[in-house]
Amino acid sequence: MSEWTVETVHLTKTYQGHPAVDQLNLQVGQGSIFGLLGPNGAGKSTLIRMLMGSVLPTSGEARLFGSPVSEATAHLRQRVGYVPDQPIFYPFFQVEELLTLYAKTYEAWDEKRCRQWIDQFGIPLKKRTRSLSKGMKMQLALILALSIRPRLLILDEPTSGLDAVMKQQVYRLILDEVAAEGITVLLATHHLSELERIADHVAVMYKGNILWSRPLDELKAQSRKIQVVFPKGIPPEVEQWPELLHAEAHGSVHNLIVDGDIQQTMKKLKTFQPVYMESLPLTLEEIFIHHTEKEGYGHDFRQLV
Ligand SMILES: Nc1ncnc2c1ncn2[C@@H]1O[C@H](COP(=O)(O)OP(=O)(O)OP(=O)(O)O)[C@@H](O)[C@H]1O
Repeated sequence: MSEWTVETVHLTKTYQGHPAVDQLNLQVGQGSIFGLLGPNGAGKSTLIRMLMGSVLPTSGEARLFGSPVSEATAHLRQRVGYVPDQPIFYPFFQVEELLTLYAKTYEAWDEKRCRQWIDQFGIPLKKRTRSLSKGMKMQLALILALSIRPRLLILDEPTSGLDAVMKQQVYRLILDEVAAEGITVLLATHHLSELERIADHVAVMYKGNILWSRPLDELKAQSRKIQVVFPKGIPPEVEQWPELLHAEAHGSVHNLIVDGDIQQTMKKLKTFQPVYMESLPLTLEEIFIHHTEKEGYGHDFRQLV
């Protein structure tokens, strides 16, 4: 049995000969808030649709809780909450009727908390779902997904169409549920700031594949800016170090953006007897820009920061 809540093995989906998801290997651990970041067209929604079983892979396999999605039982599916990028409900149903339908369909349905959230977000029970605003539809989709008491919550751009206050409420709700219930969250977005607020792991998706996938703490601990003043300018060999993502000079001060074992890098720098040296943290935005620039994808990722 796999230890991963979500796992894909060489997962591929091809449309008219073009791979939307290409030999993708991904692992999401239990209890993680896993952020999947990628520009438009990276393949995030296609990946999620394959996890939900609504799109069949061309090849490879997707697994939930260790079972192939293609063999997932109704029991297992009952515990996967899904908020698509554009929630669609039965348009002529009133919210109240939709809640009744869900309560009858989902065996772990939590009526009490559902009603609390409906009140908290001010969703009008008597309105038909088609006349709800975009933001309310998104909130309703999230409330439904949480009320089934999911073990896994899959969110595709969950805050699109929400104002800043609503976004904050949605994040709070997700974080509270993760803390209280230990659920796993897979969150696809093209907003870096969204991930910085709630994710503990970030994977960067591009052209159907994962460029890198790392715990946020590790990424922040290992990606640093070292400000250094060398006695005679930057030694040429330093510029060739593999851990160096970027270097720029402001007068005699060199800002070295590095990713790796910082202590080890500083030890190596000390051999050049720097006049001054200090290691400083980077924001996730800076880390992200330098990684994608170094790897040659910077242009396609500028929209994300
Ligand atoms: N049903 C489909 N038929 C043909 N091509 C498709 C289909 N669905 C997705 N694609 C293509 O697959 C690629 C990945 O699309 P996908 O929607 O999965 O990306 P995404 O990362 O979710 O993008 P966005 O953030 O814009 O929603 C795109 O080139 C898209 O045009």
